Amino acid sequence: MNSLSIRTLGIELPDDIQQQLLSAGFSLWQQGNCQPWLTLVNLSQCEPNEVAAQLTEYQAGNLVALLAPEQSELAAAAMQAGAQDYLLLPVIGESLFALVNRLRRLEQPDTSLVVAAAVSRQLLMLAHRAAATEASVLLCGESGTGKEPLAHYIHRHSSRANNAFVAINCAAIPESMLESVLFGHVKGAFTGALSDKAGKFEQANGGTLLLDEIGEMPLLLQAKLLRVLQEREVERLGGNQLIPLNIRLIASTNKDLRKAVEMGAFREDLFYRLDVLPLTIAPLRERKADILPLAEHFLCVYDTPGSAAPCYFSEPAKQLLMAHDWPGNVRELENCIQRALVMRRGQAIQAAELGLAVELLMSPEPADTGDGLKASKRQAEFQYIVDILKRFNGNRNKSADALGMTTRALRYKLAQMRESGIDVDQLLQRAGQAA
Ligand SMILES: Nc1ncnc2c1ncn2[C@@H]1O[C@H](COP(=O)(O)OP(=O)(O)OP(=O)(O)O)[C@@H](O)[C@H]1O
Repeated sequence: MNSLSIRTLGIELPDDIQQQLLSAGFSLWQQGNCQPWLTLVNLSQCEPNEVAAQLTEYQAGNLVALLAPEQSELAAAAMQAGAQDYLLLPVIGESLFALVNRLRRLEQPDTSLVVAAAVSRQLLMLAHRAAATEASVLLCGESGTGKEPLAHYIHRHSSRANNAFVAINCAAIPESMLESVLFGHVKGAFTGALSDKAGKFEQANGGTLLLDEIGEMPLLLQAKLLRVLQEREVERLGGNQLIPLNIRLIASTNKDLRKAVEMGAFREDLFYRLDVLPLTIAPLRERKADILPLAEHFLCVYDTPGSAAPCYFSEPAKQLLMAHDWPGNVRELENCIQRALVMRRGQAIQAAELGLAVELLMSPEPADTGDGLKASKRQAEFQYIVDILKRFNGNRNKSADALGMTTRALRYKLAQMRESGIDVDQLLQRAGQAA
């Protein structure tokens, strides 16, 4: 049987580690063997500007950078240059094995998350690192980029996997109710509190709590949340008993929390408590290599189960999927595929059936925008918004949802459209008359 081989460049592993690797079934790569499974590159002698060049030479298999402790700030550059991960020197058996296990787990299929782009694979690796710790995680990314599935992934790959994963969207719950939803209440704590109720903190005890859209949490509750995180105990509203908590907190946001701190809308002390392990999910337009694998994934998920003749994308449809900007990110792509499955007339999904190919009924943008490609993209985006608004009879909330954006973001887009001379209301009225 072929064992997984490990190559080292610029360093020899201590004998005891080599022995441990051999007894765990790995082999040490030798010249002439086929591609190594893992390459450890010693960068301790490298100048910062040489890191990328050193790593790009060895892109086969998993690539891990070895850095001197004083070079730890080069970790991000190493990962950007293609390293999956990094280790600080000297190599210690324990951290090497933890790394090897992370890499192996990554290779085991967990098909819930589709990752193809290099940035996404690196993010998943960081998520594995985060999962192995108890630290709070802050997930940042535009709406619809997949913060919730990533949070769930971290939970599933953590030691808490057999306990609860509880998610709560701080923006979706009225301010007046958020406190009791989070902290629970005792009977009679307020009008309508007819019985004792555990809050989300208690429900997540032993497991993971995801506070989605944490940036929307009112300042007063932020103070209470900070206290819970410091004291690791919670008291139900109206209660007098402190309940010990053992939770891992993951917070997510599509806002720039640092800016919110500067503007006084978010507590600085809470920000630093949450920002222990920040993970940023790139917008879909910046990780194009994910688009088609995600589209295929959603096709599998939403195609008629057991269908004898599975659907596929025509070449022009693929091109259109790749060309679109996806302002609503993965959520918009998911909606698009669901819609295409309804609209399709044959097995091959055509570009026009994606709902992205648009009849350009807008007046062209003013010539002074210069860049023609940019202008036509913008036009296509505006047309898409109008199409969705038509479908939902102008309902802003439903349309925003289908577009994968907040209602506020949609209003902003509509204002932009008005500014560029597009009378959205008139277009909708015309569509209503035609129907
Ligand atoms: N990498 C992925 N693989 C598979 N599905 C994904 C992936 N990323 C996102 N999705 C799916 O895309 C949809 C949108 O993701 P999600 O709702 O988690 O976005 P979000 O970043 O939490 O958005 P919001 O900030 O609006 O809450 C979900 O149905 C999610 O399952």
